[in-house]
Amino acid sequence: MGSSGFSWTLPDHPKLPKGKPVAVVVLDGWGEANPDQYNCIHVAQTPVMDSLKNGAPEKWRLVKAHGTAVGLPSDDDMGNSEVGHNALGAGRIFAQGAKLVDQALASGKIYDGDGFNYIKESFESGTLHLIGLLSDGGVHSRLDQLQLLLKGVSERGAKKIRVHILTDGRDVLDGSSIGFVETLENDLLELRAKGVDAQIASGGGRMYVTMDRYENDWDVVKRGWDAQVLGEAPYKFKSALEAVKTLRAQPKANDQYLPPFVIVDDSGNAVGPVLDGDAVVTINFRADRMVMLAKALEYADFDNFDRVRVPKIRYAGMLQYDGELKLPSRYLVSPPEIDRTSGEYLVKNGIRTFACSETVKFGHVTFFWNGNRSGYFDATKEEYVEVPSDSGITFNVAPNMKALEIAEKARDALLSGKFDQVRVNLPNGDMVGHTGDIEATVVACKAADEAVKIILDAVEQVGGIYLVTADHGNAEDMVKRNKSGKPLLDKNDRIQILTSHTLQPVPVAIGGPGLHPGVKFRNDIQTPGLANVAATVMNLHGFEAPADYEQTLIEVADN
Ligand SMILES: O=C(O)[C@@H](CO)OP(=O)(O)O
Ligand SMILES: [Mn+2]
Ligand SMILES: [Mn+2]
Repeated sequence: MGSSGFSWTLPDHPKLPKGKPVAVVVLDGWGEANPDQYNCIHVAQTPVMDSLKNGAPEKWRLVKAHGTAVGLPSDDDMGNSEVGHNALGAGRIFAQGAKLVDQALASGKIYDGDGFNYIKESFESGTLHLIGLLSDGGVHSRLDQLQLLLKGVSERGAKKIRVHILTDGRDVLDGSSIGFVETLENDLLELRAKGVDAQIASGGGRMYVTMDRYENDWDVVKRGWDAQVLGEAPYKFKSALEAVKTLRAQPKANDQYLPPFVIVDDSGNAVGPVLDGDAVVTINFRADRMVMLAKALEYADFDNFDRVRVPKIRYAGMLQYDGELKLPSRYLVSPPEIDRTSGEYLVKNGIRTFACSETVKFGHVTFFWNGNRSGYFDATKEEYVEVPSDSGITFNVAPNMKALEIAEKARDALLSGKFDQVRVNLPNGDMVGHTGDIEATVVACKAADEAVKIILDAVEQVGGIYLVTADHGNAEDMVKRNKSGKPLLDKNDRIQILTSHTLQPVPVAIGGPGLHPGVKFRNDIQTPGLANVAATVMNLHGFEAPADYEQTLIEVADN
């Protein structure tokens, strides 16, 4: 124990034993909703998840996975992987990036910090470039924050501003990019009327340009670099509105995958390449899909693609994206300080931990789980295994993804006897749900269910315990609805496909031969959320959770 009285040692649970292997399974994008034809989980054959739900009522329950329960600004905010896994791993609710940026903009503190003072030095003679996701989805960024920032920087001396947009269609309806570009163009027009030289300079769809994650496909980031920094792209337009309208008119166009474009002047020159002396701000608050670009912008040693030209810039992130790597070193808003996560406690209390997913979700059960921190706490007690994801495809063409391979790794880890906790993320419901392809999402849900079976069978074999949950909803509702829940139709009488996450609660199921027979869910916690899971898992390992953790979901009846 240190002089402050703090100790990493967790007290023994008074009733629950140690030494039972615990499998923690996170189904990504697996919420609970009314059963209808747009609920892919309901439509799919999911006998294992069904049996958990219908088996023992005291061992299956729902928890909140959106809004204030996971640190988002309001209960109108859908859940997402970052805040969901942060809450699952940290056991407490931290005000998340979206909220911290709101507060910093509202108070004006965003303009007082080191990050802003640093980029401000470029305002006199250089250009300020803002790069990020253009939508009001609130998962990675928000349009209203960009609007406030544009106003704030121009009032504080930015004379030349270039915005590099990434169209969404994943956290918002496909096709909404046109409206967002119109809104931004109007704002920039107003700034120009005030004498600020402000324009959109480049763009592209988020999944094809810039916003890759966990190093799945550096080509995505390179396409963005070429357009944003070098001013080179296969498509050139006079305005962003013309760009988005033209590219969307192509067959099978999709906001998530629009090709990269640059805006050119009357002589055909790109209006906004990044040059020596410029400042760059990546406006996304969420980390995973900004880390790769941040590395390209910040690192002197970099060999993931040929940057061709590396301008000498002043770069700041909206937030710092990786606390361990201190990346980027400059940022406008301090990130949530997610400390003392359950992963760190458990490892320090001897729990040997195995974590696994495929590339596109690998950081969810490692980086996000551990409070936006990359790397091991103790390499002698942890093993993180990444199954390579397919790259260059949309996941509706391969909806099984790597669920089987992840489950087999988890099974082998359990059977090896080398681990006390085996933690996985099964991505299917979410990644395929985001494509908006209902048939493929049904296949995806079945694949995830089969993977759960493999893991639960292994738990059975080793006499272990399982906790199966999800990080937020997605596959359980694939249609946009009106307030009374009826599907909304577009002007051609077709249903409006919902590619985004939802506001739905998610299940938590516990069981396995190692579970003490008296364990059941408490019914005295009013509205539990994902943050209550960490204390629960600590209990399943035979420990009491720290006092400031959200309460455990379980109690142990004497019998
Ligand atoms: O793909 C992503 O980046 C988000 C949606 O924007 O999904 P998730 O939070 O499930 O990772
Ligand atoms: Mn997710
Ligand atoms: Mn998702």
